[in-house]
Amino acid sequence: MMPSASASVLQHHRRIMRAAWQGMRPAPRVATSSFHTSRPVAAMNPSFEGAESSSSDSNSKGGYAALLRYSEQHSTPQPEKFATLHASSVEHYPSSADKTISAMQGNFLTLLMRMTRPQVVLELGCFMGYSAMAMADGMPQDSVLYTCELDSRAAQLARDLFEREGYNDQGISQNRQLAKIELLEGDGLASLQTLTKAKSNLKFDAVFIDADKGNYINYYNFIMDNDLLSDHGYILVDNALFQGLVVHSPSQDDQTKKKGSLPSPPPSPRLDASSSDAEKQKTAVRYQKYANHVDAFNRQVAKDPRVDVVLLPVFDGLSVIMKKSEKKATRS
Ligand SMILES: C[S@@+](CC[C@H](N)C(=O)[O-])C[C@H]1O[C@@H](n2cnc3c(N)ncnc32)[C@H](O)[C@@H]1O
Repeated sequence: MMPSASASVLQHHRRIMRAAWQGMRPAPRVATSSFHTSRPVAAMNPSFEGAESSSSDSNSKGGYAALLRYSEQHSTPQPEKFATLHASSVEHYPSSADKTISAMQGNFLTLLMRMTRPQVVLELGCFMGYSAMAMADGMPQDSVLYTCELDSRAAQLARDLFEREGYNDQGISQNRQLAKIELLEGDGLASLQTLTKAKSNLKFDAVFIDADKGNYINYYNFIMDNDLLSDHGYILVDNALFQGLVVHSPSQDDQTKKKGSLPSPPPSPRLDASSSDAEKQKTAVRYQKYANHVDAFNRQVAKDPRVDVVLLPVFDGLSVIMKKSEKKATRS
């Protein structure tokens, strides 16, 4: 018997929990509801402890799946175009569609843009355009979002999407109501250098960093060292907890680090059942390496006297960074 849509959502969330617990991304799921959760979310949040071991997610006290379902039921659903885009990511990138932010995070970004009304936004890591479209939908109509993507196939698919949905250049002449999205194909840092050279005095009101983890620090340094944030500008950094693996990074104090507890060979969707233990171990090591980059980044930002940062344990970890206010800066 085919599972119902909600049973399949629950199964998927259970897989997410297991995957997050073991430090891996879950297998992608074709969107069957308005909410997909394509990333391990805050499994490391103490409120959710015990959810993994529960035999009945919906009844477990503090069960993560039950809380997530409750949150979904009490949030505004995203427009259908997002579920369609997610399904298209699964079709084009069957083993890595989970790169996109979750529907819940998309909804949050849209609201955040509505609250802060940024005129100029920068995104590093566009993939097929999910988070870009989510942000653009909350931005004022005369605003612009620059989004960078290295993978030319993903960039083309995103460009097609932006054109189809009216976020491209042409939209501007037609009494446009949407923010404009400009896709910069190529390496994010190089694109950023070119863009800022071409447009002097460019300042970003919001930046979303969601590209290669090894370059997080370079994106951040480039923005801060060149004073590219506007007065009220902020930087959002995705995957700041990198599936919980940041706590296993070498920088962590031995007291808090569970010694030798590199996540056990992960049930990666990118490895089939016949994958050898050596392959699984290789993947675990690779993921830990990404997490170590993120950890190094988090440590640098936390020490940077120029900024205030809050690392929120939501989604896969979301850091919110702002320049210190003048008042605070002179006090400290
Ligand atoms: C996690 S995905 C982004 C997901 C997207 N923000 C979303 O939610 O829909 C990261 C993307 O960064 C891209 N990427 C990796 N290295 C990059 C680089 N050096 N410059 C620009 N993009 C890069 C990858 O190709 C991938 O599509």
